[in-house]
Amino acid sequence: MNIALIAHDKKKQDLIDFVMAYSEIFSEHQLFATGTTGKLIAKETGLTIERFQSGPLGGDQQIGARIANDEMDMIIFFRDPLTAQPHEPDVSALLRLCDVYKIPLATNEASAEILIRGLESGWLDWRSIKEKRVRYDG
Ligand SMILES: O=C(CO)COP(=O)(O)O
Repeated sequence: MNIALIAHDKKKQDLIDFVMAYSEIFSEHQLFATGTTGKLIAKETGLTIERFQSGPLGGDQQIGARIANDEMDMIIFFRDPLTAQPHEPDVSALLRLCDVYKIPLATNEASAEILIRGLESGWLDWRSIKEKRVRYDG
């Protein structure tokens, strides 16, 4: 599965801790991240992560493009709901695309934990075994 990891600045340590806690599961998947998030997680966990641009420089949009190309299976995005982001439109667009393409999305540890445990238990296998994914056709 292709999993994108994203965290706003005040949530980065939380995401590092989360990925560290479940590193055995994450290590079995292809990991992607926005620039700074990916750099920090890779450094702290030793996991291989393909990095996009930093969020404010277009990283969220690059991940959104992967979703639109049916190339992302799960998004873990620890958002900071208490700090205004200069690239808020990009953030909203990414969340919107998760709904458009029915991509599992977790925006905090509680929901991320359920997704990761579900992933481990095979609840999301349908995404990889389905021959032809359901695409949004308007
Ligand atoms: O801003 C972000 C997501 O909106 C995250 O970007 P960085 O991982 O580069 O800090």
